[in-house]
Amino acid sequence: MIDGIRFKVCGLTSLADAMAADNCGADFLGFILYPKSPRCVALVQAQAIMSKLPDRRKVAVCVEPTTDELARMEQGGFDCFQIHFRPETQLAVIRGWSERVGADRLWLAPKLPPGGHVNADWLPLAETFLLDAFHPNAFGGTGQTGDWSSFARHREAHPGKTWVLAGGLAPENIAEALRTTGAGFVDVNSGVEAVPGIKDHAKLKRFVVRLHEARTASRK
Ligand SMILES: O=C(O)c1ccccc1NCC(=O)[C@H](O)[C@H](O)COP(=O)(O)O
Repeated sequence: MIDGIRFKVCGLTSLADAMAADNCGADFLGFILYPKSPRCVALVQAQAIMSKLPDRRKVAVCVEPTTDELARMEQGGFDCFQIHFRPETQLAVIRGWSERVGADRLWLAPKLPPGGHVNADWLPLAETFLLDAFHPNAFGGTGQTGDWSSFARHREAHPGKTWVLAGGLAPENIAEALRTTGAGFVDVNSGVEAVPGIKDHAKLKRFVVRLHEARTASRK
């Protein structure tokens, strides 16, 4: 946590990058298990990395998992489960994810189109919602910023939930993102990479410095 702002570093594929994120004070470390992601790690690979990490909270990131896939992840030692899905996904499927891992550990990441809204039926199923940039052909990791005004509206409308701002965040825009959205929890991925799946530790440190500077400036 940096001055009250929690942050997750996502797309970790090595122990060195996970340790760098931990050393920067990341509250959550994200491992992407989605095969189509350039940051995908196998479950056993993520487990090997996690076994060597201090006790930071680890997030399994996936896309519309089957019951068996989620069961394997749930037994894999993760603390939270970030699930990206299309809004048209049947409510019974989403309820099944929540029943499997628990609303307290489920992070729902709906693929909301611009101007889209979180479905009220989803709200009881998770305590955390991650709002990412929309892309017609991708579920995440696009490096594009999302609809910040929509994020702010959701956060203000449902203060009892945890809202994570994701999509295209980087050292260059994190101050503006915090000013614009009032986010208390952010997710960073490609904005601190050298190439997809490989974190640039200098960028990561710069991200944290800019986050701190933004909080200091907001208090003046
Ligand atoms: O990062 C990916 O490759 C990815 C692929 C499919 C689903 C989710 C994915 N990432 C999940 C995340 O939480 C990312 O941090 C988030 O999408 C923001 O990524 P970026 O725009 O690169 O900051």
